[in-house]
Amino acid sequence: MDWNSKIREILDFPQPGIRFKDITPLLADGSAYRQAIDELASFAREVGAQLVVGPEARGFVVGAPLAYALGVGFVPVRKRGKLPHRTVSVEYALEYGTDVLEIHEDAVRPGQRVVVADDLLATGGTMAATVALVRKLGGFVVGAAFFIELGALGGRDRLAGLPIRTLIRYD
Ligand SMILES: O=P(O)(O)OC[C@H]1O[C@H](OP(=O)(O)OP(=O)(O)O)[C@H](O)[C@@H]1O
Ligand SMILES: Nc1ncnc2[nH]cnc12
Repeated sequence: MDWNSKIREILDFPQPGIRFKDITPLLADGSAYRQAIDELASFAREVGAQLVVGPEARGFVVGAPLAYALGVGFVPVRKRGKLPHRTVSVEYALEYGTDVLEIHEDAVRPGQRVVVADDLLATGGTMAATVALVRKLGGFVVGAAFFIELGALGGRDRLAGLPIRTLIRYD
């Protein structure tokens, strides 16, 4: 699959200097979307995923179908104040700002094998925070799956030691 042809670049969104990778063309193409999820599902099976955790919002369009393909549960990580039950939280930085991410305190069982999933790995701040939340609950993060990696931003270094699968990398 020519993944690059399914990803649109928007310059200076949401801030000047950002080259925004827009995955909506990939999502709109049913066979490309299915193939993307199937490739990440192969990886998640290899690492023995028992649960998928994905951060709001684009992590939901990767993580939820990935969980469905695997036949395991999906747990949302959300921005501050959105989850209704008791939460644990962590502050994080991303390519264009800082925020707080939260997870329900009972969302992961201790020792459960978790794959974390998102559309894009940039600085790794979002995914490092997601991994930290899973570990706070006692989960065992066995891998991280993304459609896109922006290699120049060094996100891989923030996830040191974790098996990572991405469909396409931009340097
Ligand atoms: O590796 P990082 O530097 O953390 O950047 C990657 C994150 O940034 C984007 O999410 P964003 O916070 O823009 O939220 P959205 O998914 O709600 O659009 C993207 O979907 C990743 O979650
Ligand atoms: N360049 C980028 N494109 C799309 N989403 C992003 N999240 C962080 N950096 C991004």
